[in-house]
This record gives sequence, C-alpha cells and structure tokens, in this order.
Amino acid sequence: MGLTIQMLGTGSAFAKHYYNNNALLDSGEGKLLIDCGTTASLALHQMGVPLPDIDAILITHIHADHVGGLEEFGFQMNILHRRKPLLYIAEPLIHPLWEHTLKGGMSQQGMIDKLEDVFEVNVITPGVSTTLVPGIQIELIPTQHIPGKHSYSLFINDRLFYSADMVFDPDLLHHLVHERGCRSILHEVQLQGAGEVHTTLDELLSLPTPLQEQIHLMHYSDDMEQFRDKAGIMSFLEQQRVYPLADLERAE
Ligand SMILES: Nc1ccn([C@@H]2O[C@@H]3COP(=O)(O)O[C@H]3[C@H]2O)c(=O)n1
Ligand SMILES: [Zn+2]
Ligand SMILES: [Zn+2]
Repeated sequence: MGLTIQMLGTGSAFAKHYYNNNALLDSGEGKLLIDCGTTASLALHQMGVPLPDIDAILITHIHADHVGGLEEFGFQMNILHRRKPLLYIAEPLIHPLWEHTLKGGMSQQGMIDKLEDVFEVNVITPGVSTTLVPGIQIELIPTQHIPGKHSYSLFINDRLFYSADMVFDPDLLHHLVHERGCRSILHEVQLQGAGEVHTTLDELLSLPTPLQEQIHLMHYSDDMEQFRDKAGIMSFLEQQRVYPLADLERAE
C-alpha cells in the first residue's frame, strides 16, 4: 500500500463547520499524526481511529488548533493505555509547548513536571529528512508564521509539501517543485482579508499555472463553499476523505 493522507479537519482556527487542520498519514506500515489540535480526539473518534493506533505525533507550531489536543491525547495514552506517545518535535518548540501550553493542565507533584514525563520526546533537526515511522520520511522546513514564533512546514517522502500555517513564500514553492522534485502541495489558505500571518487565496492565484495545478487547499474558513469557483485550478481538500498520495499528484 502507498502512502495515504486523511485530514482530521480542514478548518481555520476559527472554523465551526470544519475540524482543526490536522492530518493522519498512513504508510501501511505506520501512522503519523501531523498536529493534534483541540478537535483532534473527536475527529479521530469519528474516523474510527483509536488513539493507540497512532504510532507518533509531529507538531508544526504552537497554536491551539495544532497542539490543543495534546493534553487529552497524553492523558488518555498514559492513564488508559499505560503508554507514552511518541512525540516528534523541533527543539525550539519544546520549552513553549510545555511551559506555555501543557504544564498548567498536566503537571502533577512528584509525577509530572516536564514534557518527557508524558511523551516519549524525539527531537528532529530541520533540514534533515528523517524516518519518523516506517514508510514516512519528513524534512522540517522552517517557514514564517507569527513574528518571533518558530513554525515548521513539512516535506514528506521527498515528494509532498505540507505547509504549516505560513505567510506566502513563492520562492520556497518554486524551489521545491523545480529543484526538489515536489509533486504536490497541501497549502493553508486564507480566503478573505490581508494575509498577515497566513497565505491568501489571491497570493496563491498569482503563482504560475503549473504550480497552481499541484496545490490542494486546506485550513480554510467556514465560507469555503463561496470560493469553490474562485480558486481557479486549485482544489479544496475534503476533511476525513482518504487520499492516496498518488491521487494528489498532477498527471505528467
Ligand atoms: N497576529 C495574529 C495572531 C493570530 N491570529 C489569528 O489567530 C489564529 C491562531 O491560529 P492560526 O490557525 O495560526 O490562525 C490565527 C489567526 O486566525 C491573527 O490573525 N493574527
Ligand atoms: Zn492553524
Ligand atoms: Zn498558527
């Protein structure tokens, strides 16, 4: 079986019709969860995926729609399943994830006082393609989102670019497609307004046609249906649909 990708949700941080923009990659040999937002455990429940079936979690950046479900995930796995989930994370995210996000809910005197007490923490180095679960290699690519906050997009199996929340970076997209063999792009999109911390639909529409053909849109707001015919040849990913990676790639 080839790699499949299933979005737990495709919504922006404020969406109510769509769950948080988190993804489940399945190589057939292992499952990797990309981000674990506030709605992750409910979405996984609806998808029929028990938490212990997930082999590892990878975090792109610290916002609730990407890490807000880690407390429940960690507690469920530790308390109900007696296992520490494997957490892949870039080193600069460890301190803010524990001190600013999880510690308030998870710390427990004499038992839990650091991230490693709940998760099996594996640090991954940006710029280095690393096998996280069998059949899934990820390279973290630092991308800009919020000034002063670290955020990492993903290059998966040397062929799929998965944007974290990020401002428009056309040079990176050109580089990946023309020099790195990238064959499809899952890109966050902000449908209306100025893209101060996100990439707008208008910015993506400014890309050359062959690049747009590779782009599938995610992390969109509740009014997405009004934009279906305004996105040109770019398509909107559907939450919880299982996409074989090959189906996301443009026919040559
Ligand atoms: N400077 C900021 C910071 C945050 N935000 C909004 O808050 C959301 C947090 O999650 P997100 O998915 O990164 O989207 C962010 C913006 O909608 C924003 O619009 N501008
Ligand atoms: Zn987000
Ligand atoms: Zn964000």
